[in-house]
Amino acid sequence: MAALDDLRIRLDEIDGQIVRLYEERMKVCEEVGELKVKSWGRVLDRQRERNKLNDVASRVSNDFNRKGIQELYEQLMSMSRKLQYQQMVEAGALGRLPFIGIDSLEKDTARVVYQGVEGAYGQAAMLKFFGEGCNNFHVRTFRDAMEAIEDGAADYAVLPIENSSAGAVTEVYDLLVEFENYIVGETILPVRHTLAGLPGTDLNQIRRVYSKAEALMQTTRFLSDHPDWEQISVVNTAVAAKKILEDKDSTQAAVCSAYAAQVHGLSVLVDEINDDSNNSTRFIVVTNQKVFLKDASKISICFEVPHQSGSLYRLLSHFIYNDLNMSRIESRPVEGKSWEYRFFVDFDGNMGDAAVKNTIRGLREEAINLKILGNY
Ligand SMILES: O=C(O)C(=O)C[C@]1(C(=O)O)C=C[C@@H](O)C=C1
Repeated sequence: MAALDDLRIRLDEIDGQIVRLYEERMKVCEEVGELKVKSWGRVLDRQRERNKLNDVASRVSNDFNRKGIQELYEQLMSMSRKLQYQQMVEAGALGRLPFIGIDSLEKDTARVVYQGVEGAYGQAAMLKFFGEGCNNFHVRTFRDAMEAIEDGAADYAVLPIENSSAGAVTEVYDLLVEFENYIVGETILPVRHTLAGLPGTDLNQIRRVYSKAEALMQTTRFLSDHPDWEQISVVNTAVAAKKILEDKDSTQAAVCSAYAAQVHGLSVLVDEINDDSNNSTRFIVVTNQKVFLKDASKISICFEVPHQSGSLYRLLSHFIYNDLNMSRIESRPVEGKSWEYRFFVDFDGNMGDAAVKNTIRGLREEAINLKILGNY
């Protein structure tokens, strides 16, 4: 048997040939790219790639190598596509993304909508982002807020998208797909839940607790010490507080913020009852125009993937290749298609960056229903 050193010398020789051939292959792909730029054609040719995979698979001697050569060629062709997307972008074949860069949001004159009633965390987030004196109104549901934006009744909506302990606010993700509204800002609000009731209420009297489902989830540890309390979910924590005041029933309490308790004339019975003391919620600011701040640094997109092995992996490789940092990925079922998913991805970047244009160009060709949700 040959010694290890000898085998490695042979491998080095083979690799030298592979590297040389790889560069030769990429040169030819670059020429193909030039033709595609001239004809403003598509980079991805699925049929050609399928034929190529079949062809190389038919040339090897066993099943193990068949899988291997196909994986290798998938990678090779993905590299040539990435080179060609770059050529397209450099030649201006992508141009600007359909968003207009602006210097700042007109916060002073804006009319803003939030979901819930006075005292809602959404109101606190809105005041944090737009300032105490901002012109605002509230609606009952997230959908109402999206509609108010789409109809032009409000310029901006402030909506929760993610909580640090309960995770995604899935309804808002789905609404971002359904409505032609775009994210232009975000703000993170620390969430401190309290147990609030009518003034003078004793904890022993309580039989029912009202709150938003997520808030009940975020206070599980405290509530599990009171297993006899019935937990009832309502649309918003401030709605829960309002209900306690209106019902005038001291067997009831609400999980809400100290602010909501104060707004609705309740007493804080137990302060800071959230399981995680760093609990915070990220709110997004949405508008009906395709605009982005020129100094924006985060992009949110969503897309569906073909229902095939490796398709998400291949799409995400665009971020790696273009050296973009992905900060979040979330999936939601695609309506009407059982077990198929839409992925929501956040990544660092600005729409003016070549790396971002490159990535979007690749994803637009290779993913299904790509939507840019905003740059903020
Ligand atoms: O044949 C082409 O059109 C190429 O650009 C070459 C190539 C490849 O690498 O083989 C790359 C991308 C296409 O999707 C198909 C094949």
